[in-house]
Amino acid sequence: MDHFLYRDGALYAEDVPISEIAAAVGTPFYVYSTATLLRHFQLFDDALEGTDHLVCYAMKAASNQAILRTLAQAGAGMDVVSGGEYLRAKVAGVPGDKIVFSGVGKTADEIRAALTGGIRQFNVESEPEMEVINAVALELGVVAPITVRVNPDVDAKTHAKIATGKSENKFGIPITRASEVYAHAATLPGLEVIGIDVHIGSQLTELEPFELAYTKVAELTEQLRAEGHNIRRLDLGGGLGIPYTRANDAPPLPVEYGALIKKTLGHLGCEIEIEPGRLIAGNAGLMVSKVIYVKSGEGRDFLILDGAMNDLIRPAMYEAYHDIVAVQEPAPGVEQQPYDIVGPVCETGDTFAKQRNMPPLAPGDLVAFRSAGAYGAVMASEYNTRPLIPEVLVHGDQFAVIRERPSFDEIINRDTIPGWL
Ligand SMILES: Cc1ncc(COP(=O)(O)O)c(C=O)c1O
Ligand SMILES: N[C@@H](CCCC[NH3+])C(=O)O
Repeated sequence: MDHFLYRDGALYAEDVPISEIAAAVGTPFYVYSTATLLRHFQLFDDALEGTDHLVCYAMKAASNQAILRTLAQAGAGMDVVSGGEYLRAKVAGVPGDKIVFSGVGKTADEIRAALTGGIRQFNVESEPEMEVINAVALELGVVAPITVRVNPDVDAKTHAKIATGKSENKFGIPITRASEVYAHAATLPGLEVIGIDVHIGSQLTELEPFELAYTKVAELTEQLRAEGHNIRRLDLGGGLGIPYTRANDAPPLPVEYGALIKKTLGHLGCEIEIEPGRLIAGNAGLMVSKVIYVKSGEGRDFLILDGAMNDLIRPAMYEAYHDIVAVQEPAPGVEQQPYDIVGPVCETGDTFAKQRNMPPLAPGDLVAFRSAGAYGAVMASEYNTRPLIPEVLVHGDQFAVIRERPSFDEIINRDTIPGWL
């Protein structure tokens, strides 16, 4: 459930008409609902009720300061994957002891910044990384809490570009080598090994791959404990999928996912962390765009929008499907017609949808891309010198611009011209 509904023939974000935001900030833009963000965070928190747990929002999904602050104030921890994300989390008011640091390429500088500013744990992805964390911790005179991310060799049954838990993927250490790697970690005085981490991929629409992975983690926990390691925390990653189309079978709900976690791991008495990103932010955001032209092509009509692949890259990058709806609700019984929906960027890949049935639309009409809150604004670029589009946060009947559209001056003047020119 989200908070983008039609009311009196027009699409609203909570209690604010989308057309009012468009008039204030211009198009295209992203708009997020505070109520949906909080509801989705709460679903996960409730799903793990009765366990010692922390929901660490994977902020790579949508990392605007206002979104982070909204979730942090509700008690969320954060999963970060770069020094930049770590700083963002801190600035948004997340205490270091609620920040977990994932990623295969943490640099010594990033590790130093996190150890200095405070960190809940590093999710270590390789032995060379383990050595660097140890060295930096010793240099600073501290002990770094770590888990080791294991790769359980499980098929997440998702898009190949976002599956992470197969042995051929770059993530984690093979679970078959865990015993050896934990023994190595235990010899490093700058590290305190506190648990195990696993994350098998994103947009999972079935529970089975989670069950396979978590069952392996349960077995590993017992094995490592028998080998003398004090395993007391399990970070189970993110990855629970969202319904991108209302017509599809709905993916499992957080409550079902929580029940699976309790079933597979509850007996171990470990502290549980999860790192959901998409399910918290995805359906909490829309990208709103305006029709510039309707162009008749060879046997098809193109709807040319002012939003493009640089603003929302998922369709071009993963052939991802997003529902696209007219902001003005179509009159009942109005006949739909197929359009190819495209942006102005000079690439054929700048196509959001082909032969998508829509109500008849005309230049100036607004359309909204649903499920655009996660991996939308954060993956945008300025390709074709198109300024990053604004982000707006709605809260009840209020809305605020949480990122301004930069001016062309700002963008162009970031470049500098060498003295020889
Ligand atoms: C380590 C890690 N944790 C959490 C996530 C969040 O995943 P999702 O947005 O699918 O919940 C990702 C992205 O796949 C990830 O790589
Ligand atoms: N960017 C991807 C998800 C990546 C998940 C990264 N851990 C998407 O839009 O589906």
